[in-house]
Amino acid sequence: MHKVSFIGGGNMAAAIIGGLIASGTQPTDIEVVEVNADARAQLSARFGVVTHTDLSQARLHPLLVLAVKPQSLPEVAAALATRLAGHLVVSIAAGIRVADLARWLGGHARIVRTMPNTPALVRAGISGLYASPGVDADARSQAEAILRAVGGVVWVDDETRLDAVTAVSGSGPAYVFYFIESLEAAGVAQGLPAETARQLALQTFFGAAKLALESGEEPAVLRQRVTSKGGTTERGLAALDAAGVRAGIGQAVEAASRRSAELGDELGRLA
Ligand SMILES: NC(=O)C1=CN([C@@H]2O[C@H](COP(=O)(O)OP(=O)(O)OC[C@H]3O[C@@H](n4cnc5c(N)ncnc54)[C@H](O)[C@@H]3O)[C@@H](O)[C@H]2O)C=CC1
Ligand SMILES: O=C(O)[C@@H]1CCC=N1
Repeated sequence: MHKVSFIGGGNMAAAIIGGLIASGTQPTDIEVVEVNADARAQLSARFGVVTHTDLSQARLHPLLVLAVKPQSLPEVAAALATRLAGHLVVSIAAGIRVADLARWLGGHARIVRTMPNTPALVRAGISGLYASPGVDADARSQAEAILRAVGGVVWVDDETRLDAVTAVSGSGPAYVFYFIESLEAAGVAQGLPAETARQLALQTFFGAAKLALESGEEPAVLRQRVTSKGGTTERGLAALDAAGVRAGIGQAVEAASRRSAELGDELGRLA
């Protein structure tokens, strides 16, 4: 793995850095530019990586990961613009389009846009990646190696698909936690101790996802196997349908996808 510089050392950067180190990258081959002193201290203590307060101190390794919030990206990119040569820039910022980032970076073309998710923290993430047609195979495989260190990867060949990836798997862990919280609360409402309800809800999510992954069966088939005619699941699922949960999930993904596109529009208008 090449030496890597991260600009922004928050949640997602820490997750990816953890994965890179676990898969063999030397901590001293990773530098992080992070404005927040607590975040810098945590990164050094946890991973032993090199940290800097601002960009002017950074060496800028050939592989650069932009991991600041989308709203901070125009400013960060402008500060980077004069310092880039053959660098490969990997952006994880939601919504920000390659063409806009390229412009902010002063016409830099070696960019791969990606959308990871927080299970990266436990190396069980999934990331969507997009590169413009002009980005060569070597750059694509370097970007892919970064994200593979924290989970699976899928490539999309149309950048607009990253809005859907963002809505399904980028934001997706939040929907899953919402469902887990709701299942736990419902168990408590039925008289279970909170700890027991949490254990049941969490292991059920983990077990069902593992079963679906390992069996390779259609989720709908696995669902039917749980659902005995005239039994309890049938009643539970009917209540979910009556409450419009499936439609609600569709609306959540649609709203998140729209917001991803909007972020691109809003910030893309900046010079
Ligand atoms: N949290 C998530 O689930 C996911 C987030 N993303 C994207 O990842 C990016 C980072 O998100 P998080 O890690 O959640 O945010 P975060 O807020 O935890 O991390 C951003 C970090 O950047 C630092 N920062 C701000 N301005 C800076 C500057 N000029 N130079 C250096 N550091 C600076 C902040 O102090 C902060 O520690 C965002 O663009 C977000 O859209 C992508 C996938 C999933
Ligand atoms: O909420 C957000 O905007 C970011 C992108 C995907 C997950 N978190």
